[in-house]
Amino acid sequence: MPTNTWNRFQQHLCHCPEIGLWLDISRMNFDDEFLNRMEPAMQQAFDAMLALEQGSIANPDEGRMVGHYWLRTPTLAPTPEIQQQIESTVDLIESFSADIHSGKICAPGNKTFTKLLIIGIGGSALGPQFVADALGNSTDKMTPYFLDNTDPDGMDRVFSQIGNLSDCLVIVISKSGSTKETRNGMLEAQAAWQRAGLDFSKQAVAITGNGSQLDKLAVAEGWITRFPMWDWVGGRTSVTSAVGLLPAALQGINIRELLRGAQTCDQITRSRIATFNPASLMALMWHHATGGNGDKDMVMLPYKDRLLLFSRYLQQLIMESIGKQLDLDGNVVGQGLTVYGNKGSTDQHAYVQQLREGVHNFFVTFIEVLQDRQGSSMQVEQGVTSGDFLFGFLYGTRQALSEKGRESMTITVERIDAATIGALIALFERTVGLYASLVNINAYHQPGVEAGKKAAGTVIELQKKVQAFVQGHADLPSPEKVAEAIGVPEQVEIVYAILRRLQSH
Ligand SMILES: O=P(O)(O)OC[C@H]1O[C@H](O)[C@H](O)[C@@H](O)[C@@H]1O
Repeated sequence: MPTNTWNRFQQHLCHCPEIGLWLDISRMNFDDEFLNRMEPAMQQAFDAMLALEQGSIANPDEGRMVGHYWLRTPTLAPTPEIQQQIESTVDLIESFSADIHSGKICAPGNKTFTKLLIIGIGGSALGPQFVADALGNSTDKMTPYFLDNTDPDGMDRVFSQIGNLSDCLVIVISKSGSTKETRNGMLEAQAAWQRAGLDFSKQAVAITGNGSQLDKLAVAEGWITRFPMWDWVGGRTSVTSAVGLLPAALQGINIRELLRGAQTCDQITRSRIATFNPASLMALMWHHATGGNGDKDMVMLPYKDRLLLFSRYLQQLIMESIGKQLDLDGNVVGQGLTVYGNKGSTDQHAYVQQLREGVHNFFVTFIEVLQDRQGSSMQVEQGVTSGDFLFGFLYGTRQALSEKGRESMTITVERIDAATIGALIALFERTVGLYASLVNINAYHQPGVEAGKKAAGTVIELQKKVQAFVQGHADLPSPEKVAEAIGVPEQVEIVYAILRRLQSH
């Protein structure tokens, strides 16, 4: 670590007053020439980003444009139709939310909807969950609940938390409209509504691609309405589309402010001067810290409870985007950037011991929020508040880590509000895009996810065969015999697992 940290801090502090954000990279130990060395690659990354924003096929494998930046600046969209679709959808979200809040669109028995059940997974849940938790308050217009898994007990728990379903609006979110976990959550919800003597379709809304299975179902069953999910918006970058905006608007969050924060951050991060652009600086730091091949993990440490879910959201945004076997030229590269973390100071009492003294395989991104709370604080010690301690723990940990040669960046924001959350989302989206260019990969497809889905389908098919076979047998044959009998001797291990599960029911 250079001894003159103040000079280095001043030299490398990037301040963006338009979004109330500072990025300090001084405690990343890159050498004086690093930024110059990377400049040609960075300029190429800016070129690729410009082409993407102009509507190039930036996701070549899937032959798709990548349009999440248009969602915040519709005038950038490559066609007037797309611009119009984006603008009219935001208008529709606002008018629909107003009608729900005023009771114009109401629940059975003229009840006003006060609860919101969001059913989705991956990019169709993580963004809405993050925004809901970061910006939610006890005064919200509607209380959000989420089904984001096919875990039966998990769903029962959510249904019991919701209690009376009659004033609960349901939003089923799936870009493809065919994701099994989401389908199962919807079927379980429909069954719960039926048990309660309620008509699910009168309380349900879909956000999905035009003509998807979910879209067709919503039309056939006469759901309240549908909102679009476009082919050119990826799931993990969909939080500023209807996917994130509809739940947020219904909850009572100011979505125009969220979009404004994202848009302003987009403007700033379009700068081709890397040192003025926090997204390019972060991408460069990811490259420096990991050798451009994921050698180190990124630990996210926001010192703010409201940002607890940010690392979960970023796990998908970053790891599904960067974690790729092949680069754009088809070379096997095995790229990735592992992300984990929860919040400080809580994590200091969990794994920070290892960060300081154990295996040195990470760098940290701290997030500091200047505003402690709405209103004033009591003193927990003479002249000192709880927020002062939160600040002290952040800077203390940062110092303790850098004394041991552990690198960190610090993002400081003025406060947590809708515009700041929009800006943070946009900042990391842009960083991912620029970094993907630096390491020459397609950030916008996810070929690896399909393998797990296909394998799960095979297991379900096998279970059906095992069930059919054992029904005809009073005494349960051995797994080997069952596997043999149904013609899959090589699958005996999974047959054993299926039998064990069936016996436990
Ligand atoms: O929105 P859906 O089509 O239901 O997809 C939900 C999720 O499914 C898969 O896991 C993809 O890898 C994710 O990127 C996506 O967000």
